[in-house]
Amino acid sequence: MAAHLPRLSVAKATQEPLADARNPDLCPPHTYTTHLISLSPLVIYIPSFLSTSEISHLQSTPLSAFERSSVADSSGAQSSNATTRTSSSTSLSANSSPHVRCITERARQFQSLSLDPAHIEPLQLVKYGAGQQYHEHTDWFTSPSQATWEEHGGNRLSSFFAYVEVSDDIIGGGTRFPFLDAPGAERHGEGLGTGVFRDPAMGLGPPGGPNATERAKREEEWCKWIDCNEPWENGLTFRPVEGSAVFWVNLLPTKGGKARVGDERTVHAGLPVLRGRKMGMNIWTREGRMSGKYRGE
Ligand SMILES: O=C(O)CCC(=O)C(=O)O
Ligand SMILES: [Fe+2]
Repeated sequence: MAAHLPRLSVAKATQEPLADARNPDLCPPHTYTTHLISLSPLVIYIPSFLSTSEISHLQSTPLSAFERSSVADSSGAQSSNATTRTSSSTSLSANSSPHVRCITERARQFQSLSLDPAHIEPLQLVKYGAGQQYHEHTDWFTSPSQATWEEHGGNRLSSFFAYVEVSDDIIGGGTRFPFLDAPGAERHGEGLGTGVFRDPAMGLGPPGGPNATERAKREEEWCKWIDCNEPWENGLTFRPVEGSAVFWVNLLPTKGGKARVGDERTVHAGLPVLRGRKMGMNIWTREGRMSGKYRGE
């Protein structure tokens, strides 16, 4: 006799059914794709990470919810008047709405089906108007007081930065990783690990490979997501594309049971928005479980 299996609610992709805040099984199936950008550090580009209804929901977050963004310095002190980060932000705990619940659940499943949801911080929305930016920084904390195991669940192991709203007239506002190589860039990463499948022989090897024009055409494929007008010496700059997300791993793997350390190659910046506006969203995952206090419970 067939075993009794729990009934699963299967959502229909075409209808984008309403997500249910209490039941992650009721989240609509995801429709994102993934593109590997770098193996070390691991960086993955995810077009359509957010659905259109999630985008509208997040965009309708009231202006009054936003406050000037804060930054933590190396002593762990938080300040919200730093000239290095001039955006405004608000945080959204997973239980604040069905949409947020489902985005959080998607970020969890992307990383590991067995990841405990308590590793994920409340989502953070960040709004930039003209002239606003976030200077080069790492998402992992340099101060141990912001990364305690008991309360914070250690440091930030990974980040998603998703683009929630990008005005049609935007100029600037890309996300730049100065130590990463853009796919197809001339600068060969000395151990930086990017341009994963770039042809290292540059046309040597068996005959019949792509000629320079074909190669250039393929590399142009990236230009919808990566700013190909930026000089490659500046590293890798993602364009702000509504609905897309960039995922990366912030900490180096442990060796011999030692604590993980931050990966300096993950330094990045939210470039100044020169015209228009941008709203982004951070999803940070800690090494361990965060206490309820820090998860907005
Ligand atoms: O605005 C961006 O493009 C990046 C923002 C960012 O890195 C952050 O909020 O930690
Ligand atoms: Fe960041």
